Amino acid sequence: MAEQESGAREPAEFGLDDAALAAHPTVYAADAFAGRTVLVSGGAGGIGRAAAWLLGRLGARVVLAGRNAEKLEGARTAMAAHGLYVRTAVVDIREPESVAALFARVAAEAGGIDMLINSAGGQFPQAAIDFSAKGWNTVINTNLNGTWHMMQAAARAWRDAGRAGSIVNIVVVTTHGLHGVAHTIAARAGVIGLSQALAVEWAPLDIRINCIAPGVIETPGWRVYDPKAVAAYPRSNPMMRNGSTWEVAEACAYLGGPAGGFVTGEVLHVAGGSQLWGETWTIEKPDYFRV
Ligand SMILES: CCCCC/C=C/C(=O)SCCNC(=O)CCNC(=O)[C@H](O)C(C)(C)COP(=O)(O)OP(=O)(O)OC[C@H]1O[C@@H](n2cnc3c(N)ncnc32)[C@H](O)[C@@H]1OP(=O)(O)O
Ligand SMILES: NC(=O)C1=CN([C@@H]2O[C@H](COP(=O)(O)OP(=O)(O)OC[C@H]3O[C@@H](n4cnc5c(N)ncnc54)[C@H](OP(=O)(O)O)[C@@H]3O)[C@@H](O)[C@H]2O)C=CC1
Repeated sequence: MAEQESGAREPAEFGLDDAALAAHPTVYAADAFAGRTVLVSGGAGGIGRAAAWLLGRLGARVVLAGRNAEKLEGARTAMAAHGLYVRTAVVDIREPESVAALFARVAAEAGGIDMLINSAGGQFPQAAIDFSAKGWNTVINTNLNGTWHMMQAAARAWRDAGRAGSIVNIVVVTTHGLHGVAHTIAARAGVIGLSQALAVEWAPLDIRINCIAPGVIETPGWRVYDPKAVAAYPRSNPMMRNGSTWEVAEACAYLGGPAGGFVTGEVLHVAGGSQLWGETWTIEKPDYFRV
C-alpha cells in the first residue's frame, strides 16, 4: 500500500478491493447460501461490499442498495464479472417512501429476500459540544431511523409472505473507548436496544435479529477521519491491529445464515477486544486524558 509523506495511507486505498474480495479464502462451504437472497444496504461501501462478495460467492443472490448509483454499478460489474448474481437499487434509507419502493422492487425483481444486512450508515467526527442540530439529526436519522425503516419494511414483507427472515445490523462499539462520535453512539445504542426488543417481538414471525459491532475496520469510510487519528487506530485494541472487512463479512455470514439459526438478540463484537480495552479517538485527544 502506498504511503503519503505523513505516513498516512491514501484514503482511496483503505480496505480490501474487489480483486482481494474475489479471492479471499473463506471458512464457509461453497454452497452455504445457495437459494437465498440477501439485501445489503451500504452494499457498495467497505463492509457491505465485503459481505456482498462473500455471500455471493457462497451462492446467494445479492441486492446492493445505496444512494450512489455509480458506486453501486461499479460493485455490481466487479461481482458479475466473477459470475455472481448481483442486482442494485438506489435508496436513501432515511426516507420511508424510498425504502418502501426498494422493497417493492426487490419483491418484483428478486422474489423477496431471506436476509437483510444493514451496513448503510456513518457519521462525522466532532466534539459533541459543537454538534449543530442539523448534524445531530443527520446522524440519528441515518443510523437509527434509517436502520429502523429498513427493518420494518423487511419484517412487513416477511410477515406478508409467510417467510422467515434474518437481519444483521452493523453498529459500533457503544460501551467502551470510542470518542468523538457521540451522536453515532446514541444512534447505534438505539439500534441495539431496538434489535433486542424486536428479537423477542418478531420471534413469532420467525425473524432473527442480531448486531455486529465492528472495531477499527479499514474501509473507504475512513476518509472522513484525520490521518493522525487513523494512524493510531491499530493501537486502539489489545490485538494492536486494524480489522478487515472480510472478518466482518464472515461474522455476517455466521449470524445471519444457517449457522446462527439459534442466535437472536445478540451483539457480536468484531473489534479485536476494543470493547474491553483501548481507546479510539476520532478527534484530537484532550490534554486532560494524556498521562
Ligand atoms: C474507526 C473507528 C472510528 C469510528 C467508528 C466508526 C467508523 C465508521 O463508521 S467509518 C465508515 C462510515 N462511513 C462514514 O462515516 C461516511 C462518511 N460520513 C458521511 O457521509 C456523513 O458524515 C453522514 C453520515 C452524516 C451523511 O452525510 P450526508 O447525508 O451526506 O449529509 P451532509 O454531508 O450533507 O451533512 C449534513 C449535516 O451534517 C453535519 N456535518 C456533516 N459533516 C460534518 C463535519 N465533518 N463536521 C461538522 N458537521 C458536519 C452538518 O450539519 C451538515 O449540514 P451542512 O452544514 O448544511 O452541510
Ligand atoms: N469502518 C469502520 O471502522 C467501522 C464502521 N462501522 C459502521 O459499519 C457500517 C459500514 O461502514 P463502512 O463500510 O466502513 O463505511 P462506508 O462509508 O464504506 O459504507 C457505508 C455505506 O453506507 C451508505 N449510506 C450512507 N448513508 C446512506 C443512506 N442515507 N441511504 C443509503 N445508503 C447510505 C453509503 O453508500 P452511498 O454513498 O451510495 O449512499 C456507503 O457506501 C457503517 O454503519 C459504519 O458506521 C462501525 C464501526 C467501525
